[in-house]
Amino acid sequence: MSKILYLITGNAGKVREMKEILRAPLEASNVNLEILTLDLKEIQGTPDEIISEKLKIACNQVNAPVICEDTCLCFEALGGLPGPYIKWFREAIGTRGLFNLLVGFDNKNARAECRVGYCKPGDEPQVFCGSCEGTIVMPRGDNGFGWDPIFQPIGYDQTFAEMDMHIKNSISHRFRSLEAFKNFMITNQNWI
Ligand SMILES: O=c1nc[nH]c2c1ncn2[C@H]1C[C@H](O)[C@@H](COP(=O)(O)OP(=O)(O)OP(=O)(O)O)O1
Ligand SMILES: [Mg+2]
Repeated sequence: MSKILYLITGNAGKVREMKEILRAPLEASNVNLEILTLDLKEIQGTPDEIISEKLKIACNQVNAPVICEDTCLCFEALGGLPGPYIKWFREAIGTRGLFNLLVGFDNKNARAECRVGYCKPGDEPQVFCGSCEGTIVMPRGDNGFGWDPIFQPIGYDQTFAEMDMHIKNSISHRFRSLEAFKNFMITNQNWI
């Protein structure tokens, strides 16, 4: 009998990418991914504290195996900000405004970080991290979501929003954190 893993997020772009990246490993484990569209409360704190709290709320609310995630975008010139607060910055000033934050700096280096939390009631919560280094550029491209138009990963001449989604999904912060989650599935036969 197949089991259910609940993905809790309010972001349709994440759902699309996570479905694609997790399709094969979940099929192999005979697990169905169900989406629960909820905007989980996000505390003010370090990225690790934020994902731990999100995961705790998600697990208590659903009382079944859940995953959720939190994504940061860190500008080197700004000492790592906006970091986990990127969502609020983008809502306030837009994607182009994020690019404009760095006009006074030569250093356009940025790091996208993704933390995926997995929790099965009664077991230790797990957090898997992945990151992707890049450069902040003038917005280009219509694919993807969020700040994809201004993020050009190192070694590529396209932004995430210009790439085919399969390419983004083979190099992104989200792909890398989910690789760690897949590894956890493989090494723990009874993970769910
Ligand atoms: O790969 C990505 N490419 C571009 N933009 C992205 C990506 N991943 C997250 N984002 C955006 C969404 C949100 O503006 C912020 C992270 O905030 P974050 O709290 O993790 O996402 P969210 O609130 O939209 O969804 P959730 O309900 O899962 O918390 O960066
Ligand atoms: Mg959020």
